[in-house]
Amino acid sequence: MTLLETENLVKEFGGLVATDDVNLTVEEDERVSIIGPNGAGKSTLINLITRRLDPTSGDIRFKGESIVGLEPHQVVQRGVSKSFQTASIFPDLTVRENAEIAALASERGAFGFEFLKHRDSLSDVHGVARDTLDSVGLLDRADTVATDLPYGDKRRLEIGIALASDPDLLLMDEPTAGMSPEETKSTVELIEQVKRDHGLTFVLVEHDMEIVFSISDRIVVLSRGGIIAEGTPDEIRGNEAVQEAYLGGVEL
Ligand SMILES: Nc1ncnc2c1ncn2[C@@H]1O[C@H](COP(=O)(O)OP(=O)(O)OP(=O)(O)O)[C@@H](O)[C@H]1O
Repeated sequence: MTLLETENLVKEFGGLVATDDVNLTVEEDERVSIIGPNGAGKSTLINLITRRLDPTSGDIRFKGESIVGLEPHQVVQRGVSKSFQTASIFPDLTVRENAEIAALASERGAFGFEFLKHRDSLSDVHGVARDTLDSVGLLDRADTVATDLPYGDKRRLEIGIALASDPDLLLMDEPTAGMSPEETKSTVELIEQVKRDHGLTFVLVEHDMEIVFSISDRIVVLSRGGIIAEGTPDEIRGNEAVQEAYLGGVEL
């Protein structure tokens, strides 16, 4: 089943076409990486999907329904979650509190009076938070104040926060940016484990080609806002247009 589909998606910033007529499909259970040189439009595409940006034209469908009229939190409620890039952690709260807020927010959509009306479901929230922390290996850190976590664990907590809404599709924008080799390795393992345990479909934006080629079922290559190639890691590795787009950049 097609989970996500963009149709002739365009985003212009003034005269600059950051997303150029993109038709992207992501099937259920697929692991798709989006790669491309700096400024190719990767983050813009992710931000369009999460509704942080309005498209200039075109459509985005999730589970067959258009989401371009929705607010960002409504997209989360439909089952799309994004991890990384924007700091989603409340630094002064504990790891457990962060997970609980994520579970609550995904259930209620936003903070407000609803929060108080639904106390009955709070035990659920505690359960969801516990399961989430367990699945990202942070249960024994539950009482630690988030700001005191080592960098790699903060990233784990961010994945946990994204998972607390029990998404069908997880979008990850450069999950290993700024990590040490060990932290990168453990994050890649975590992503693999999360994929296995939660049966998640994910879309990954990543510059680290080793990760991209090891983790993806399919790779989509963007250049100047448009898709210039897509295929399995083996197909992409030998693709001439891709080599050209990266000329002087990353070795594939
Ligand atoms: N809010 C904005 N206003 C104006 N131009 C923007 C805005 N956001 C992105 N752009 C431009 O759109 C183009 C695509 O940017 P985008 O950040 O999506 O690329 P990217 O592939 O994610 O790059 P990187 O790999 O460097 O993160 C760039 O030319 C960028 O300068």
